[in-house]
Amino acid sequence: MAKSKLSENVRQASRQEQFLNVIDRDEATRRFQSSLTLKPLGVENIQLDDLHGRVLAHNIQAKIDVPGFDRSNVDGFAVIAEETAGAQEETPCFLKINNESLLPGQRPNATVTPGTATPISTGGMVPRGANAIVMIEETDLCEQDGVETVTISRSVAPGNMITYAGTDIAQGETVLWGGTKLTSREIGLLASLGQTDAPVFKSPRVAIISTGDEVVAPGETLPVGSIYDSNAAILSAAVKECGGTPVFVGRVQDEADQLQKMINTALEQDVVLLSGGTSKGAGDISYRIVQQFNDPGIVAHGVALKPGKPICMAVTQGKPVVILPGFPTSAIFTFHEFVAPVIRKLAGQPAESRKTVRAKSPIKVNSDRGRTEYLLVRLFESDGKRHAYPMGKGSGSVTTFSLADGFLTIPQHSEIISAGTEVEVTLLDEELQTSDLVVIGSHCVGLDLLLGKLRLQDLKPSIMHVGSEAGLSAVQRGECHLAGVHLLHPETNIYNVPFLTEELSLIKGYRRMQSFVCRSDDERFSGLDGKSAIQVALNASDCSMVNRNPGSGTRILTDQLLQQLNESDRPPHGYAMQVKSHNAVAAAIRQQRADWGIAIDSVANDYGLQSFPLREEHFDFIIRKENLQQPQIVAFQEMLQQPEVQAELEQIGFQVVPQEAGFLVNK
Ligand SMILES: Nc1nc2c(c(=O)[nH]1)N[C@H]1C(S)=C(S)[C@@H](COP(=O)(O)OP(=O)(O)OC[C@H]3O[C@@H](n4cnc5c(N)ncnc54)[C@H](O)[C@@H]3O)O[C@H]1N2
Ligand code: MOO
Repeated sequence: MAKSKLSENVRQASRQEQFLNVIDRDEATRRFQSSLTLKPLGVENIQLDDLHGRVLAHNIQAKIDVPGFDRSNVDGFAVIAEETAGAQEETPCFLKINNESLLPGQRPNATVTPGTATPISTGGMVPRGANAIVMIEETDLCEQDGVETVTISRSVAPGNMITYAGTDIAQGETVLWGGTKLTSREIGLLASLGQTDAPVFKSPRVAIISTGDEVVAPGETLPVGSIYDSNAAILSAAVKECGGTPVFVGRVQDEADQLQKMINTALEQDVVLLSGGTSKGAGDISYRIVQQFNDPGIVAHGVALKPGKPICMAVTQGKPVVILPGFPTSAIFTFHEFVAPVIRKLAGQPAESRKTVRAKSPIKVNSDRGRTEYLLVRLFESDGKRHAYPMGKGSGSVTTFSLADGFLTIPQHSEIISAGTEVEVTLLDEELQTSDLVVIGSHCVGLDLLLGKLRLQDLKPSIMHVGSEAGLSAVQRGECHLAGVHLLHPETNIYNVPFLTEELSLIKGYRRMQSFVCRSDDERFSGLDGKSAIQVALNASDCSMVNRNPGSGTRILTDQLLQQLNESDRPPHGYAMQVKSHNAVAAAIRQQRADWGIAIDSVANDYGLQSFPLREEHFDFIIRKENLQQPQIVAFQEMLQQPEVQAELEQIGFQVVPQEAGFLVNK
């Protein structure tokens, strides 16, 4: 970037205007909706094949009777019911067989007269004269005086086994009501009436634009510092879910002319959605372009809401133009809050009804004062109690929204939800999916492998990564079935077992090699073992570490090793850089933000880094004793004991000791 442009950007960024006009959520909705005409955009006839999910614009009246004729429900004989009176096995009645057999679709010729019967198939048209059908099972054939005759061994009442014309649907009857969202069932009904199409509300066409220099299309190479465009995909699918038709206009760099052109193209559609560039930072140009509209243009920019504060809502040419915040969770959350209700109304779709459930907050939650916070949570049920765990990754994360079950609302003026408080959780899906094996604790790809296999056995495990210590607390409080942990007990130097109590047992898992990790071309460490490498790193100038978060098993090991090896009374350079996973340690080293760290060797391998073994740690599963007999726990233990599963674990870099995997240990 040219020097003058760079300094202009820096100046602009540091002059960043703040959101002075932040308004509350309801006021923002009111301003936005009152600037729009919120009714369906029109009606179109759509063919049956494309009707699924569309909303019927008018009532549908049947133009024909269904069935259109009196129809036999069984294979048998069409008869005059009265003629069968008194018929029994010992004293059957005899009827001459008419000279036709009525298959479905065949128009009868012969009238059934007294003393006669006509063979008829299921779905066949009942002939004139007949008023009942005798099932074939209750008949036999014989010949009487050279005439084919049926013997009937049961008497039947008039109407027996006949569906009369118009009993299913009568001509003129309203069979479907306007406003109905069409599913397979209604589409079947329309077909039964002979309709090839139906009048439905037009689907609003929603233009989608992703902005940002760093945003790359899925499938393309990802330069360092860039991210894949997830907003376009999630918004496009969400638009369909509320009855709109997504029209992806494009991805545009932070370049005003290009964006201006794209917005002009987008305005050919009914709704325009942009994501990114809504803050008032240096590269945030979306709002600057939208700011030019004045019919009325921007109606709200800044809402006292988390996630979603910088959302910008505008109206031009009577069309909604919304800049959603770039952060993935903010983008989709604000879409559901503000945009989805508008698209639904334009599509004639019923408003979304959201269910709520009650749960306990297992931990203390802090919230910003001054913004209504929607805290996305995962719900876990264990022993009939339900707990709402905050997703904990913020609105920049994709998984915060995509893997959450619901959200709880923390009002604008509340700051804290204490641990144990009962909260109301609004569900994101219509129904809450409950799981039968709740695992909370440290993340491990080995554990992912095991849970994936249990899923294939029709179990429904769910997992939350909170670290080993928090996992241990969760299992102690009875919030989960299993806690995956790798906790080194500093005094005994033993993994996991010393943390057991009277109520807790441990299912032995597998082992992982905690290693000193550095870049493969870092010659300062060539040929060393793990501990010597740490010593070299501590004494080298310009050598920075990446540390792990307190509460993680790796942090305990790191501190123990530093206590042994660090002769200086200062923490090593980079000690304060504390990341939350093995992967983040590896990424920091690979991208040269740090030179060394401690992580498991399988992750180091995946990142093309070199690793020197330090200590084999035990990754085990803590469980409350009262849950030991539950079938899903037994299945988990059995799985760990299977030689094929153990081989797979070894293949992805773990060490399995067959005599211990899956076995129980008590304190
Ligand atoms: N100094 C301040 N900085 C920020 C504030 C603030 O009040 N003061 N607000 C923060 C909040 S809250 C949000 S939300 C974000 C919104 O920022 P923008 O809407 O301007 O979005 P960008 O800066 O363009 O991007 C933010 C983030 O999202 C990623 N992104 C963008 N587009 C996509 C996409 N299509 N798919 C996936 N991810 C995307 C982008 O790379 C950035 O990481 O601002 C905070 N900052
Ligand atoms: O709106 Mo931002 O979403 O608070 O993260």
